[in-house]
Amino acid sequence: MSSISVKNITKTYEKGKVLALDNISLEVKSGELFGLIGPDGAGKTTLFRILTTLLVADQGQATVAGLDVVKNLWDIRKIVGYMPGKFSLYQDLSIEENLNFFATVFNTTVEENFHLIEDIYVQIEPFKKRLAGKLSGGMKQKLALCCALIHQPKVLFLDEPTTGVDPVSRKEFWDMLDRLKSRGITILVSTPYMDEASRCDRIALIQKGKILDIDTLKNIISKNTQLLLAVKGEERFRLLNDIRAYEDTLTCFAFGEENHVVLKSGTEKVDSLSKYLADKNHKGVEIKAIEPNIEDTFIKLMLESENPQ
Ligand SMILES: Nc1ncnc2c1ncn2[C@@H]1O[C@H](COP(=O)(O)OP(=O)(O)OP(=O)(O)O)[C@@H](O)[C@H]1O
Repeated sequence: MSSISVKNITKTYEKGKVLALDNISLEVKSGELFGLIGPDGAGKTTLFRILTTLLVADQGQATVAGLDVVKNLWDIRKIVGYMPGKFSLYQDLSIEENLNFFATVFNTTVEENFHLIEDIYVQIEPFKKRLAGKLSGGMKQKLALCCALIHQPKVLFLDEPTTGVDPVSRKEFWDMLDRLKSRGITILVSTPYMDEASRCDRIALIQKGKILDIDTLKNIISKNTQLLLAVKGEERFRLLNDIRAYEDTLTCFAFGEENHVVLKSGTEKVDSLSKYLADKNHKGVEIKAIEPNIEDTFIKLMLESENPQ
């Protein structure tokens, strides 16, 4: 059964001048941990606001737990938890006070639903008298999650919960989401970090208000049959620019120490690329065929969406 259903949603800002969501559709199944993955400005926050009834779409329909986001907004507000990317906490209230406030708003108490947040809350409890404004990024994120959970929501919306959080806290956060999922809560989470896709049951890749693909991470990558090369050399930036200028280059992007390169001719003309780089006096060049990752696949889908055949 679908817990979230989005059908042909379009949303513009500034009297239609800014197209934030362009006819998007997706379904999230009940109990699923679903990731909305895309860069800044892709439209993630706009979709969250529509689904949490804070914004109305120009066109299309959406339901959450079977309730229409426009007609049933008050019912939806009772059963969803929303952790916005920014400003969800009262900076001048303590941890304890923030939590009590959110519980009161939903007509419940911290004690009543403590079992849901216990394993998260114990990590911040030693600092419960500290003002939210004085907490580290990881602690703010844990408190915001507790506040979003305190009324026992059926569906949880988490907008970029790990942005600006250190790698250890990011991992801990995803472990917490796994535990919430095992309690049957449906979770829609957005992130600009492609590596977090592996923590989701399914993902939607989103860019400039358009969904590029929806599937499991494995399936999305396996559909990418592009022949990909990793090219390394001593002068990283000159190498990148020279490969981009090469006539047979379709795409070339830097990934750490390497450049990931797709040639128009596939991998047949690797020797020609090698000769071209030698002629340009590049030293220590290594070229090898590699399997694409999610970032390579995102770039491919993005370019295809921008230049439809
Ligand atoms: N209130 C607004 N007025 C005008 N344009 C807006 C408004 N809110 C968002 N936009 C624009 O709509 C597009 C989608 O923005 P949105 O915030 O939904 O994306 P996002 O993926 O959440 O990115 P970010 O992480 O930067 O918030 C962007 O081009 C953004 O500049």
